[in-house]
Amino acid sequence: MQILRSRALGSASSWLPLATKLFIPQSTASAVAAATGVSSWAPSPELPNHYFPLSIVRRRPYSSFLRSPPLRRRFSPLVGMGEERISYLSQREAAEIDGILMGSLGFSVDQLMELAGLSVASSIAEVYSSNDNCRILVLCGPGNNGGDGLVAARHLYHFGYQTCICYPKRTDKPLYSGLVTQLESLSIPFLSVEDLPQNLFDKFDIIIDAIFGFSFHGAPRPPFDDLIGRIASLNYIDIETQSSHAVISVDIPSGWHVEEGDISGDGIKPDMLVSLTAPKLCARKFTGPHHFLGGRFVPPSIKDKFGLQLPPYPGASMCVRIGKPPSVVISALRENYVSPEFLENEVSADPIDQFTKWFDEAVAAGLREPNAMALSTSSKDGKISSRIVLLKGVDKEGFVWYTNYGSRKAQDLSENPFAALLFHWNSLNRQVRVEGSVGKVSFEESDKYFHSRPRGSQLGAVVSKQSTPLTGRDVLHDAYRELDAKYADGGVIPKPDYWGGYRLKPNLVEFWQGQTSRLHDRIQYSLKEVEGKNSWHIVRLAP
Ligand SMILES: NC(=O)C1=CN([C@@H]2O[C@H](COP(=O)(O)OP(=O)(O)OC[C@H]3O[C@@H](n4cnc5c(N)ncnc54)[C@H](OP(=O)(O)O)[C@@H]3O)[C@@H](O)[C@H]2O)[C@@H](O)CC1
Ligand SMILES: Cc1cc2nc3c(=O)[nH]c(=O)nc-3n(C[C@H](O)[C@H](O)[C@H](O)COP(=O)(O)O)c2cc1C
Ligand SMILES: Cc1ncc(COP(=O)(O)O)c(C=O)c1O
Ligand SMILES: [K+]
Repeated sequence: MQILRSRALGSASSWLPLATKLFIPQSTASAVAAATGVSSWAPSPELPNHYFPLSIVRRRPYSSFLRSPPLRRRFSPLVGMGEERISYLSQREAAEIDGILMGSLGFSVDQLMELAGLSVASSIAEVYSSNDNCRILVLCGPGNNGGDGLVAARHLYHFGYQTCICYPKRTDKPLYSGLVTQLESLSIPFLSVEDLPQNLFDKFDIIIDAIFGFSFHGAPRPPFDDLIGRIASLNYIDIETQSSHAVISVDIPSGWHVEEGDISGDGIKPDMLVSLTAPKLCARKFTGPHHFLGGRFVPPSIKDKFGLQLPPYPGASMCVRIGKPPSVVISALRENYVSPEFLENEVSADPIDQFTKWFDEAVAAGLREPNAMALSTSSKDGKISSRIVLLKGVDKEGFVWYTNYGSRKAQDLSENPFAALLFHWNSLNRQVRVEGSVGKVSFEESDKYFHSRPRGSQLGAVVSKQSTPLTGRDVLHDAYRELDAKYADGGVIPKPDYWGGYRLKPNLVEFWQGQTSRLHDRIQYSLKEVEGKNSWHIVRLAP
């Protein structure tokens, strides 16, 4: 198999915009809670105009969500903690904006509710996996906040969550009866308050609080007082079972004063708040780990009129994280690998065939740079070093990569021509280890590959005396510009003799497939000489 440019690898071009996420398993939830507690990133009431720093969420390709355990929390890493600030709205401003949107700006309530509900569902999907039958209860109140909950429930159903609804005080306006009909047509169960367990987490993993929004006033009346009390009394993390649950509030944590927040101190403490249009003043008191903004419909005229500073939504996203994502306890970061069994009777007799099969699967899964591999070399006095290089070809002769023949790795290989390669295909729970002897590829092969590279990379390879000290970036850039000018006529850039390929001929290859309880599959091929003939010997190793 000849691997040409990694960008030519089919699915690498099918990236969806942005996205990198740190996956954190169930068992980390308690650690996360401990780490986040009352966090240092809670918004400061002293800030003028109730501003709050914001961050931008990156997204990643869908292919990387191939595998997710139940209620795995997906934390979006901070990409740019800018100095930007975000505005908070008073109850009066929220109602006024509502009025303008649905008055002079020509929106219908149906439209805004659809976008709001979609934002809520999208925010949830950003953090909580739908895999393994995540059960969601949506508690819907009598107003538009409840309507947002009904819309979110429909989207969550389509996203693959198991959704139930409790909607005790219905209105018979066509908008609401339509939403109910849509949900009933999906066979989403509607439960009465009496049907619900006293401990809501007995039957549900996620509770969505869509009871009251910005028009809430006074003290909650029945039956919502009881429902809010049940949410507030929930023990979010069951230390014994290490299972995690979450409460997500839509726009306002129900029962909280819209501006003052949780006045009594014993109200709902949601894990996630999805503010709509713009956060309301009470959101300054939100200390949970996930604050998102949704409602991507605010036009510039409203932003100008109210002096709103809102974070940019990334790409085509319906939501954006506000504030810092939670920190994690490194020792608690842990995955449970769930994979099909990898058995002796299904492996190829030759490790290169097996490697090619796994490599093709890594490409098909859309992994980014599946040809990136760690190369470990050793100097003559046994000092080992590792670095990533790109695999550029593999066949029965071995594994090929290209580099600088004056680099540290090249020095090592001249002293000790043995090396190890390591591939880690994380989202497939796979690792491949390769060991063997290394030699340079022929001049012709290196030359051909060198001239297949983009012109800039050819120039870069010429000007970089890899692994030697530089006094600054400008040295490289000056040399690059000079060379660029020299070959401005588009003439062939000769491959320098200090640049070329290496080929590792394997004598040991091991395929590792992650399994539950750390009982992984390890199939090792080693080259054995039997009666003067080399052949591959296959054994299973203990994990
Ligand atoms: N651009 C926007 O702004 C958008 C806003 N959207 C959404 O709309 C939400 C605001 O909706 P909303 O105005 O319908 O108010 P909300 O709070 O859901 O409910 C009011 C109901 O609750 C009742 N009620 C009040 N207090 C009570 C109490 N103590 N105990 C019991 N009941 C009480 C009240 O009854 P009343 O007191 O009037 O008799 C009424 O029936 C907003 O937060 C956001 O989620 C998005 O859909 C689209 C874009
Ligand atoms: C994803 C990735 C791919 C890389 N590919 C190569 C490569 O194919 N060849 C190479 O010489 N360096 C490559 N590098 C840079 C090496 O990791 C390393 O910095 C460089 O080769 C110098 O290593 P040395 O000083 O140990 O010789 C790559 C780095 C990364 C992160
Ligand atoms: C220093 C260096 N050399 C070579 C390569 C391989 O690049 P190409 O795919 O253009 O051959 C890389 C890739 O990152 C690199 O960083
Ligand atoms: K709410």
